[in-house]
Amino acid sequence: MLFSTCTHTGHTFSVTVEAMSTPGSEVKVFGRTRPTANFAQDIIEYLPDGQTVNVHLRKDSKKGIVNNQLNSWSFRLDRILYDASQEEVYNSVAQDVVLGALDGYNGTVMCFGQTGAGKTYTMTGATESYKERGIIPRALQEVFQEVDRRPDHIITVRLSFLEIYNETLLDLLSTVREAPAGGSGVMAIVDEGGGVTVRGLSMHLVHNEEEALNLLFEGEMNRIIGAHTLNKNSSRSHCIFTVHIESHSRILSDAKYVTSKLNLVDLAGSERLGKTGSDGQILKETMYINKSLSFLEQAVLALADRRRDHVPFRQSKLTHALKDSLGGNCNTVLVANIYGEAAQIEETLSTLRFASRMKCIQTVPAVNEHIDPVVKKLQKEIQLLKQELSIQDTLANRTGISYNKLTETQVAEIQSQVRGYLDGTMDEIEIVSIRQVQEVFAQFKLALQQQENKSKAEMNQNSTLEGKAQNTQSSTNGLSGVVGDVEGPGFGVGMAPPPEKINRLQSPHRTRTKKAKELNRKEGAGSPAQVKEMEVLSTSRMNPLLASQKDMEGQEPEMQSQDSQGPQTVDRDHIRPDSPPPKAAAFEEFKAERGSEINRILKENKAVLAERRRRLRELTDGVNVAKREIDSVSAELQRCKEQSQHQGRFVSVEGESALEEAELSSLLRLKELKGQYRQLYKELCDTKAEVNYCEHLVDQCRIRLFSEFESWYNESYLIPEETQAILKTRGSIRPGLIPMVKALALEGDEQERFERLRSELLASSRGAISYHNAYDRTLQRRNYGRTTTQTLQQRTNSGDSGRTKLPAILSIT
Ligand SMILES: Nc1ncnc2c1ncn2[C@@H]1O[C@H](COP(=O)(O)OP(=O)(O)OP(=O)(O)O)[C@@H](O)[C@H]1O
Repeated sequence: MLFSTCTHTGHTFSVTVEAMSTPGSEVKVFGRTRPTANFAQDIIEYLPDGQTVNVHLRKDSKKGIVNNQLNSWSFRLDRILYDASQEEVYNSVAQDVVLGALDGYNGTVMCFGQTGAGKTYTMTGATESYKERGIIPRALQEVFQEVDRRPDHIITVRLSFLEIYNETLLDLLSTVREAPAGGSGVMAIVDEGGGVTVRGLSMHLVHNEEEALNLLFEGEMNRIIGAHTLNKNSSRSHCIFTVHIESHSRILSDAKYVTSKLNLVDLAGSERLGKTGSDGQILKETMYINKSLSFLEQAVLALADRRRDHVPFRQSKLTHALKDSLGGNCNTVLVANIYGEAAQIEETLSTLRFASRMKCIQTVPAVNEHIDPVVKKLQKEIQLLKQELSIQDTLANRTGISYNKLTETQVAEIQSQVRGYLDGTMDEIEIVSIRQVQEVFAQFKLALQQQENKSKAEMNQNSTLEGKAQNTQSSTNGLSGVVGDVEGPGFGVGMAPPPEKINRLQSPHRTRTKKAKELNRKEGAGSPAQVKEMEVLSTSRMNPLLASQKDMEGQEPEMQSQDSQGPQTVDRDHIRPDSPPPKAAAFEEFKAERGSEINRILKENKAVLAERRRRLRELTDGVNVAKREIDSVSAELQRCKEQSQHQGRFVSVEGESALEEAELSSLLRLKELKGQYRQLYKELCDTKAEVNYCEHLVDQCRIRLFSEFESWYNESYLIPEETQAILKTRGSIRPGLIPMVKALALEGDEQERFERLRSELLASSRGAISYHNAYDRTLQRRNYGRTTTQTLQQRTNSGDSGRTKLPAILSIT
């Protein structure tokens, strides 16, 4: 842990800081300089430690200097950001505060400094440039990225944007059309629940970064600015952009949740009256600004002095609004913006003094944890009901029943009961509670799944062995097997190849591969379907929708029956009908022409499947017959045993009991039958695996047939020929598979084409697209003038002549 000091030693004012977020930490302070060609190098000195700034002034160099006794000052901040990029500034200044807010810590980032020193640039950034975006847009991006990274939490984000102008509270989001929460009536700052809230300020729920940026830009454009000698777009007000976060756990069902407020504050610029020659409205504004900033200094002095118990927060709207953001349980960071020219040295000194005082403020960051009253009430009710149940159990003489979550031992006990029930060692499982019943079902399900997995593994093993045998056989004698000849080398025309072969050929874009052709040659003319079928699989584009229509056998005849006129052949090369033909008719045409090959393979595979199913039925019957015979021989054997027990057994000379002849022959028959049974059963399992595999192949063929048909139908009748011509000349598609999205994209007008182009340019950053979309949308809204009336009305009411700031529009080149 670091120590902190806050000392005035003659010409030196130094502060050492402690890390943020630890109990009793200090406010962090950063200095940032606005780039200028006239930087006062002989007056302002940045030391290599990156933290110390020295200011040297010759005693007589300027009359009426702030303090004639001093000519040298040293300020130690947390870090001096000299020539730093916006990204660097965000990472050093705000990132930790933003992440802390997502964990339930309040956070404040505040920019302070003279007019034109770069406060708005630091806080909001140059709105027209994504790279130069400031702390607020970056914080919003970070918040939503974190929301995505924390799927186990329900995180709600709300925004508000307050402006304090000439001691008047204004809602910068009052122009937003969507009904806001809380935004009505006269605005007032109220102390509530240990913090402050602004009554009447609208709060806006946002779901993503783009929505949040929309509101930021909307509010920014509503800000009051005035032309100033030091800054032609000078903010004449204090602005507080607040991100309100609420986070509930999806996993823990407890009543606790956390909330936080992230205040991003852009203060109005301080200025020495008379120096800049401000007059009229600007002069009045300057007086208000300076007054409120001096109240802020007083509050900061009081906060930094641990002997003082009273802090004058209520002296101004600004200090009152920032009451719980300056100290307390908040992670607070200050950016002191410095305009490093010689002419501005007095303001620079006063900014650095303010920064040093801020560093002396102690904060005690703490998580804002709350208890959800509804969940708490429900928990209480559950407790009561549990007590009620236990009384009922006692009355009914039921003991040892627990209604709590099952322990590991209880689950293990239920598991062994289910196993016992399944293998017959246990007749019944007694029901004691709903939880127990649920666990029993869960264990049954588990047992079933395990059994299924085991059977599948066995089947796969069998079919792999079968496939290997088939490979060896066909490569030695060059013959394909006969359908249904299970003793033979393979399964004939169109039958499934073993799994490893499919894997080898399953490349999504390959059509007719060299290997497939070789295989075709090897297997001879008797099995062309096998190669074709592999091609189908290798080029098939699995469509989950089509795949879900698993059994198409019912649909194919349906399509046919719709087609009362029978197949229509359209010469699409020359004539294209005005309206597309019915799909059923087109489907018949497709099967006869373009899709004839796939259709043929489908038919062949269906035939093989039917044959395998027939064999499966035969084997099932055979197994059942064998089983019945085993049962009857076993019964006969039992009878023999009982009879010999009744009559007494023959005993051999060695004294061993001997079998009757009938009993012996039954025993031998039983052994033979069991052997037959085992063999048939094994064949049954193998055939079942084959049937499954054939079904899979038939499905694949069907999917392919239908997806090819859809593409063909779109090309032949739906997508304009000019569109197809353009797509084909681009060479990015192959005939038969024009993606609809691409075809439709061609119909866009110039604007759409521009949008696409820009999206592509910005594609490297999703955030950049959101940023520019939000910015453009806000500009469009304003160009239509839909939102200005209310703002103007507000300005008129408050006697303000300020104008609305419209940043430069992003140029399109
Ligand atoms: N670090 C910087 N890099 C580039 N430009 C900057 C930087 N800081 C400030 N500027 C530019 O200086 C000008 C004044 O900055 P800005 O409006 O942010 O000042 P400000 O402190 O908010 O002033 P005011 O108090 O009058 O609103 C702007 O044109 C801004 O783009």
